[in-house]
Amino acid sequence: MPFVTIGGITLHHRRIEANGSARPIVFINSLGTDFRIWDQVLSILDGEMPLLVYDKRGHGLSDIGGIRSIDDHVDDLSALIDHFGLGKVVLCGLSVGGMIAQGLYARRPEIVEAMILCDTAHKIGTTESWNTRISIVERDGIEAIADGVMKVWFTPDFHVARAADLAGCRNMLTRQALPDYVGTCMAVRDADFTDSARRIAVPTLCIAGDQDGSTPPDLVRSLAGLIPGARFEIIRDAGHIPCVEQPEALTALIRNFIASLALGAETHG
Ligand SMILES: O=C(O)CC1=CCC(=O)O1
Repeated sequence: MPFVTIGGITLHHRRIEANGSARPIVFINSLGTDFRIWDQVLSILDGEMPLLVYDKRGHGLSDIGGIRSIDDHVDDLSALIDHFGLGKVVLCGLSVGGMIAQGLYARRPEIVEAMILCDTAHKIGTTESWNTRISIVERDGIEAIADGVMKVWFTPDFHVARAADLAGCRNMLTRQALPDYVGTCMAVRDADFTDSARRIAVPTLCIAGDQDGSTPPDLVRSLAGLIPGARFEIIRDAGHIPCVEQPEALTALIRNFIASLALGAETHG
């Protein structure tokens, strides 16, 4: 079964093996999603490099409880990477997943080969905006914000052309566990990676959907501006979750970035 219990916390995951020496890519979800958002990306990359996806705590089929900070999520991710003996990895984090990636890098830079920071930032939202969201979901449940969140996650075209996928993703959001949904909102509210972003010293690719209503392109561009040497790319016709809305375009960027790492290693010895 695709479950591991580490330090008393059971995490749901999926691993895809590959031949060769490519570094594993570890994918980290956004708030309110489980790892199925990466399904199409995984099926395109299947066999090219080792891949690991997991449900962060309080999401999907992983255990619920105890999340209050990005560090709590970093603890789980760090333990999972060690559990599987992955050594050095490429982190690919979406939204809060990108903050978890930045947090892991700040704590354990030696296990991070490179980072793909997708629709994320050094700081997302304001204390006020997160406190408002927390009050609403604590009072009325996640359902109360679901339509608004869908407008941020996906473009108007997606709402029309992919109504079934929209409905499924909405179900995914509303079925996450309230305590850790709230805990992860608190984690994002309290996180500020502005200083640590300036100290990132691994190749980093920052990506934004052109219609992302949560971490718009200018915000992601400003994250890229903080990270020495970081590249910045925009995906057209995408909201906050390009791995669902534009998986081919996202995967092409990931693949090119990974190829450039191999080239860099050859060039620089
Ligand atoms: O769900 C949202 O509103 C968008 C988002 C912010 C942080 C995250 O992970 O997703």
